[in-house]
Amino acid sequence: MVVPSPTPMRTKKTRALGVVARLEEEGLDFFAKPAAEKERAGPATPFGYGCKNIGCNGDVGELEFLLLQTNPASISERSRTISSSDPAKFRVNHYPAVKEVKDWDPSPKRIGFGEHSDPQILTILRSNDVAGLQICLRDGLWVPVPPDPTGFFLIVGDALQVLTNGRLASVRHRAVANSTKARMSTMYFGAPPLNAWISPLPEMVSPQNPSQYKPFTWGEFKKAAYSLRLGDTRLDLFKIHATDHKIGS
Ligand SMILES: O=C(O)CCC(=O)C(=O)O
Ligand SMILES: [Fe+2]
Repeated sequence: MVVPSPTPMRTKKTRALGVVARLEEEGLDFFAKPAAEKERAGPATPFGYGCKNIGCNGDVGELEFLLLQTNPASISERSRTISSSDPAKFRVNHYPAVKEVKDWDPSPKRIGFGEHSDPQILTILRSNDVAGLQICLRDGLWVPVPPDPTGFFLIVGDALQVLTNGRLASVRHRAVANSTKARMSTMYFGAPPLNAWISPLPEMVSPQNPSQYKPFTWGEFKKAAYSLRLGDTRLDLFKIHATDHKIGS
């Protein structure tokens, strides 16, 4: 019997899911270790293991995480000093399960990762089959994003909002940690090198649609983001207001 060979697309998807399954297994193994052992891979400043503290301005959440650079040498050295000049980041978040069923609460009180937009260009997110991710619509309504362990979610970041001069808006999102099953999500954050300039692409600017943002380097934007709280709208610092256009013209 001749067995038809799988289409390249299918093979790629199967391979990708195999990699994802391994990642999930490794992640769960890591997070199941005793705290003291995990802390040897921390603190997450700039890369490594972190627990509850998100960033350096007092943001906390019901999660632990591994923040890594997408660079195998750096990942293998994560427990030692790691340079932060590489642009792209990779994060595995682990939201421990609530202990008892009576703890379960469908309201977003138990915040795993507080409301924010991602500063980078694009985030590729994947989670296990446990719900938790929510996005904020324009009218302020929070809607859950049903988990799909076989898919990847794309999140527009602040830098892409600037590059498209506001045509694509960075989405405010958060993760609630209400489930009796642990949730694990993996994010790849795509960003340019620190010295890259970010400003609206020429194609996105016209006399009718003037530039909404002052040019800045990714390094400057990161510095601004680190000086603010997670939920602050950091793009406001770089916004050009309608009156600025009138003064300039
Ligand atoms: O864990 C999640 O689903 C979202 C986490 C998140 O938004 C982030 O790490 O930037
Ligand atoms: Fe995020």
